[in-house]
Formats: sequence, C-alpha cells, structure tokens
Amino acid sequence: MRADVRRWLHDRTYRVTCWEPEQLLAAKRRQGATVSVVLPALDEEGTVGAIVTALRGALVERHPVIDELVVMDSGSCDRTAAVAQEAGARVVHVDTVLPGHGRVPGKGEALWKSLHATSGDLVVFVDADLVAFDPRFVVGLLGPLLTDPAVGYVKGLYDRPLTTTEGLVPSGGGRVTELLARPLLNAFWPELSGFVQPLSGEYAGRRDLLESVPFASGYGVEFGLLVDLARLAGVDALAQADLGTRQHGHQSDAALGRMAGQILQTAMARLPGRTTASTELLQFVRTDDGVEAVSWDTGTIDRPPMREVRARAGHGGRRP
Ligand SMILES: O=c1ccn([C@@H]2O[C@H](COP(=O)(O)OP(=O)(O)O)[C@@H](O)[C@H]2O)c(=O)[nH]1
Ligand SMILES: O=C(O)[C@@H](COP(=O)(O)O)O[C@H]1O[C@H](CO)[C@@H](O)[C@H](O)[C@H]1O
Repeated sequence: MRADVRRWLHDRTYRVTCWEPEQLLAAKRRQGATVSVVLPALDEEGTVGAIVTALRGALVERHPVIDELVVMDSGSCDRTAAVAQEAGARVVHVDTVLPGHGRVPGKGEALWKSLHATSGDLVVFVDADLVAFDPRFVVGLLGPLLTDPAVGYVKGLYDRPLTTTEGLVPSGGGRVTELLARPLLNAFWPELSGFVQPLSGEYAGRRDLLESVPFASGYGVEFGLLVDLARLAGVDALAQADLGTRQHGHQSDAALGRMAGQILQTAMARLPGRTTASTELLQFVRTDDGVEAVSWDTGTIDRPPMREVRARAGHGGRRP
C-alpha cells in the first residue's frame, strides 16, 4: 500500500459514533452554518417517504441539524413527489430548475440542479431507494465537516448486503464499485484508492467546493466528483465516514452494465491525454430464435460548475 494512502486512511477515516446530533447542532450554530439534505429520486415511492420521515423526526424536529430537506424529482412516473411531500420534504422537479439549460436525463443532472434549488452552506446527498435507513448516516457525514475546517467532502462507507433470489446476503453489493470503479481508481488515480466506497450515494460537501466542479449528468457523477474534487482541493480535503450497513434497491446486471458504461465515459474524460471513446454499448438478450443485440448510448455530459452558471446569470442571464 502506498504510504500516502496509508496515512490518508488513518487521518481521514471517521466513524459515525464519533458524533452526537447535539454536538453537531452546537457546532453548526457556532459557525452560523446551514445544512441542506438532497434526495435524488426517480420512481422511489416505496422508500422515499420513510427516509424523509426518519430525517425529519431525528434531525429537523428533535435536533434541528437540517435546515432544508429537498427531494429532487428526476421525472418520476409514480407517486414519489406526493409521498415525499406528505412526509414533509420540499419537492423540486428537475424540469423547473434552470429550464434554459435544456433537459438532460440522469442522476448527476438532478444533483447538479439541486445546487441551484438549495442554499445550505453544507450539502448532503442521500439516495432515495435506501431500505432500513438510519438518519445517523447524515450525522456521520456532517461530523467531519462541522468539526474540521480542513475537510471539504465526506463519502459514506458501509457494508453492502445484496438482495438475491435466495434473500439478503451480508455482502456482494457495490458490484460496479468492485468490478469497475475500484480497479479504475487504483490504476489511474491511486491516491484515491483509500476510498472504501467511492461510488457511495451518501456523501456531503461544502457548497463552495461543490459549486466549483462540473457534475457528470449520469451515473458517473460520484466518480467524477471524487476525481475533480481531489484535483481541486487535494486528497486531504476529502474524507470518509463509516456509517455501518447500507441496504438499497438493486438494479439488474444489465442495468449496472449501462451504469458502468457511463462511469467509464466519465473516467475517460478525466484521464490525461484522453482519447475519444465510442459511447455505444451493445447488450444482448435471448430471443426464441437466438439473441437480439440492443444498442445503448452511455454518453453523458459534464454540467458546468454551478458558480459559473450563477456568474453568467448575473451578467444579463445570457444562456451558457
Ligand atoms: O436518472 C436518475 C437515476 C437515479 N436517480 C436516483 O439516484 C439514486 C441512485 O440511483 P439508483 O438507485 O438507480 O442507483 P443504484 O443505487 O442502484 O446504484 C436513487 O435515489 C434514484 O432514484 C435519479 O434521481 N435520477
Ligand atoms: O456501488 C455500486 O456498485 C452501485 C451498484 O450497487 P449494487 O451492486 O446494486 O449494490 O451503486 C452505487 O453506484 C452509483 C453510481 O455511482 C451511485 O449513484 C449509487 O448511489 C450507488 O448505490
């Protein structure tokens, strides 16, 4: 193991048990800081309500650590928006944010637009498909940010059980992490190889940092943020917090193959001396008389740093 990674692991790995909500609330008030929590949601009516309810109960009503709780509706076709609103979140539809920038699908697009739709000094992202969600996830992510000014970005780490046809098995989740993201980081960005869950969907950062980097519009957003923030602020400004165990809804292997394609495109765009790569992904399905090739486009775009969008809007609101 590289000496710098060993040191980073020692210095920048925290445990959720290090903090209590009361301590964070006192630190937040001393600093006059505000906190936004954002849940990107696409057809998550079955899980989003419980997550919002848990966050509101623990970290809005009991200990007002959260100042703003927003569900970014990514174009849901189910009752995600209604369920989230009934549970007490402010719901923002992605089409209502920066409409002049066109409509781009993807998780990263929802997160990028959430920066424009929120105002907290610290921004926490939590997936809306989590099961048995523990609001202490947010405590663990905010702890380093509210107690160490040198930390600008915190990723969650956790055990990742996998729901299979035989039921829940204690490990095996994080398939794209293990099969693509971790090998990629170790090969090309080894200084980031200490991140246990580089693709974790729960993370938090200082707004001024988050608004200074591009957001990959698709599933490459987590990979892109890690690489771009390390380049901007240095690896020591990044940290990880052990949050215990995380269960979430799993996609099919084919869907994760398409996710991996988007992450690969995002990574290749950040490699020095980048070469252009085909964005077409051919996948195959069995049919009665053979196999059928299905063509997918794994291309995504990098949305510009939000601070640039605000600056341009401040100068006559010209479209970027
Ligand atoms: O275009 C998208 C895709 C995903 N998501 C949300 O982003 C989170 C993570 O996405 P997903 O569950 O599909 O990824 P996985 O956890 O399976 O890797 C979930 O809350 C999704 O509802 C979104 O808001 N817009
Ligand atoms: O970590 C992973 O390999 C993927 C897939 O997880 P599973 O194999 O379904 O547990 O999940 C993450 O990756 C996405 C892309 O970065 C994130 O957007 C998700 O929030 C995260 O769950």
